[in-house]
Amino acid sequence: MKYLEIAVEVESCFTETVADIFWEFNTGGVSIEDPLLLWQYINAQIWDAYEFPDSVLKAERATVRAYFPLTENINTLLSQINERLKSLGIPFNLYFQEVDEESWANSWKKYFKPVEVGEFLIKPTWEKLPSGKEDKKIIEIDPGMAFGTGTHVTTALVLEALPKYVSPGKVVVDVGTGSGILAIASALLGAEKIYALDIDPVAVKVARENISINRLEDKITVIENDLLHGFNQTVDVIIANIIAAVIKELALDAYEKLATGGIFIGSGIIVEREKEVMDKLLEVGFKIIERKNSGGWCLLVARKE
Ligand SMILES: C[S@@+](CC[C@H](N)C(=O)[O-])C[C@H]1O[C@@H](n2cnc3c(N)ncnc32)[C@H](O)[C@@H]1O
Repeated sequence: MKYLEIAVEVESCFTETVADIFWEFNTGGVSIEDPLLLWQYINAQIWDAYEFPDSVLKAERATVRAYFPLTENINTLLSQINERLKSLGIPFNLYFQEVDEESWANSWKKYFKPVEVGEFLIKPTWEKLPSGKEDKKIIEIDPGMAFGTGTHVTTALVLEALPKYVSPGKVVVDVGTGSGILAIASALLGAEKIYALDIDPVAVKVARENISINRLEDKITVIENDLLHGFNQTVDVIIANIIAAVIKELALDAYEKLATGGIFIGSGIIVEREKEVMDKLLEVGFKIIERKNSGGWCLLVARKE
C-alpha cells in the first residue's frame, strides 16, 4: 500500500506539538528527527555520531514526519493539516511525498541502537553486538509498535534497580510489559518464573515475539490482562512501569498478591505525583525502601513487611 509522508521542519521545542497535531488527524505513525536530542545522546556516549547522516546531525531544525494512507481525500487532509499548523503561529516548512509501507514501518529503526543500562545491554534485533560487550546481560528487542526500547528513562530506572531485587528462584510479575523488556531482564537475573501482563493485544504479541527471540518461553508467560485482575498467585516481585494514576489503582492488589517480604517496583511516575503515589503505597501497608528521580521521572520501590 502507498502512503503520504508529510515532513514538517520546526524548532526542537515544537516537535511534540506538531506530533500531537498529526495524531489528531489519525496518522498511522510519527517519527521525530531532532538534532538536539541526538547530540544529547551522543554527548552522553549512548550513541555514536558516525551512525547518523550529516543531514540529520547538522540540521538546524527538527523534522517531524507522519504517514497517512493515500486515499482520495488526501489533498483535503493535507490542506487541513497545513491550516492547523499555521494556526500555531510558529515558523515551519512542510514537505510531502509518496512512500511505500515498508519505508515508514521501519523509519524509526535507524535511531534505536545498542545501549547499555546497568548490567544490561539492549540490542535491537537488527544490530550487531558491539565488540567487548559479551559479558553484559544481553536483551534482544524488536519493540515493533509496543513501548519498551530501554532508552526511555522510566524503563532505564527499573533496569538499574532490578538486580537488587530479582535473584535466582524469584517469581516476578511485570504489569504493563510492553515489549517484554523488563520480564526478559528479570529472567536474565535468574527469576524462576515471570508473568508478563499487558492490556494491549499489540504489546502482548510483540512481547511474545521478543521472549521467543531471547529463547525464554519456558520462563516467561505473557497474558493479556487488565492490571492484576483475576491473577491469583502469590509472588515475590511485582514491577509496574505505567503511570502514577495506574500505580495508585494497582497498589492494594499488588500488596495482597505479594508474599511477606515481597517487593513492588513502580515507575512511570512524574515527580509532581511522587508524593501521592508514596502516600497510597504507605496507606495499603507497604514500606518505601528506595526512591530515585531522573529527568522528571520517579521510581519507587516498596516492601511488604
Ligand atoms: C510505559 S509502557 C512500559 C513498557 C515496558 N514495561 C517498559 O518498561 O519499557 C506501559 C505499558 O502498560 C500497559 N498498560 C497500560 N494500562 C494497563 C493496564 N490497565 N493493565 C495492563 N497493562 C497496561 C500499556 O499497554 C504499555 O504497554
